[in-house]
Amino acid sequence: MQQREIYQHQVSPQSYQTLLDEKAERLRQQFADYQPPALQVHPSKPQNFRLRAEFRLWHEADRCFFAMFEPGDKSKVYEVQDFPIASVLINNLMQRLLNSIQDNELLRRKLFQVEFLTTMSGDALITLIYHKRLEEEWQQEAIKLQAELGFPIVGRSKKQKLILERDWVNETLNVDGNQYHYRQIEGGFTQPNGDMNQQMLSWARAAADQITARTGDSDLLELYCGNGNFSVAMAEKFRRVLATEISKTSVNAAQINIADNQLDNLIIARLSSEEFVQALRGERTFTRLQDVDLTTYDFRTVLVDPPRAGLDDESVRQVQAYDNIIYISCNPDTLHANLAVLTETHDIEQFALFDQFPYTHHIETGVVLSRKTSV
Ligand SMILES: C[S@@+](CC[C@H](N)C(=O)[O-])C[C@H]1O[C@@H](n2cnc3c(N)ncnc32)[C@H](O)[C@@H]1O
Repeated sequence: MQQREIYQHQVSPQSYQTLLDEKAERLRQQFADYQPPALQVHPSKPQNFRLRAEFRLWHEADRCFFAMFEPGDKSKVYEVQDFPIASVLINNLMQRLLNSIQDNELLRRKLFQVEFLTTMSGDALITLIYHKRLEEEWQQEAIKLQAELGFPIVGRSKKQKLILERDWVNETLNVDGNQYHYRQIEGGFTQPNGDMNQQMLSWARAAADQITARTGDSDLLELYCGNGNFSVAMAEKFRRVLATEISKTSVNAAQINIADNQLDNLIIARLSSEEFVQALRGERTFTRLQDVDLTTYDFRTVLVDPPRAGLDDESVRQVQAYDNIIYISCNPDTLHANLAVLTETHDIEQFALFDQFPYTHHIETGVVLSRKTSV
């Protein structure tokens, strides 16, 4: 039988620091044309930082194992025995899951992908994805596996999603001595690096303090709010918060998060940013905003956390209408392009790197802008 090469992920504080220094330098150079203030670098933990992981399951003779491919070469398969960048809980569940399904024909046959979602507060969800229809016998075995592992399982196959207990996890984040509670639903966006997420939320809250010291009591507008990750942690800093998001799954989670955190000054509506911009300009009305009187809001600050594509032309012009902008970006190229417009009217006050994705080229950036006094 062919021996598979074992996947080795080199994680060490030294190699981590070298890569982070390179990233920070790359970011400084890319944005030098805007002459931003000194870059604040927020390092990640060098290992066990990822709360999500997904693996192919490879079947060979009478055994199966977690597998990864050589980037760009699907014919080269590595066996993954442990995954040091993932949370301790994911590593623990990987081993226990394999041991349990190895000799269980019903659970193992045609299982081709496994996804783990864990939280800082110790919850987990395991999704098993199959190339077969999931029948009653599978369900009986999966219920036993769920009891054995102590965490919920979701079974997926073409046009099938079987939730045995729940399809979400509970997260509690500790930020500035406060605890914020979040439901995170399978398939919805969540920040992958929990520790870095807490640092980002703390940074955004500190930015809000500086802004409100200038503006006094006013309201926050938020675009691309996901499950309310920022909205919940920012709510106490503003008189009222109005946030929007396109994904139904995330908005459903957000409504639960508003209730669980007992917030009465936060509203989250399901609208694309393009639609919301039309509503703000009075160009269109939406039944999803029928209980919201936009004219009563005093928005002086906007927070945006768009996908990799950044802000579209209309949204960037809308964002420019507010005195203070907190921009979280997962793509420096689109952030750089959007800043060409935003810096016509605003100055960059803060410039930060959050290392959400250690050992990769990906960079998460935070920028705070305020309106130029002369504009
Ligand atoms: C980088 S995530 C940020 C989510 C959230 N701020 C957080 O911290 O978890 C970007 C979010 O934008 C949403 N999104 C993508 N395109 C959108 C659009 N055109 N309008 C509104 N939301 C959109 C995605 O569903 C996703 O939840």
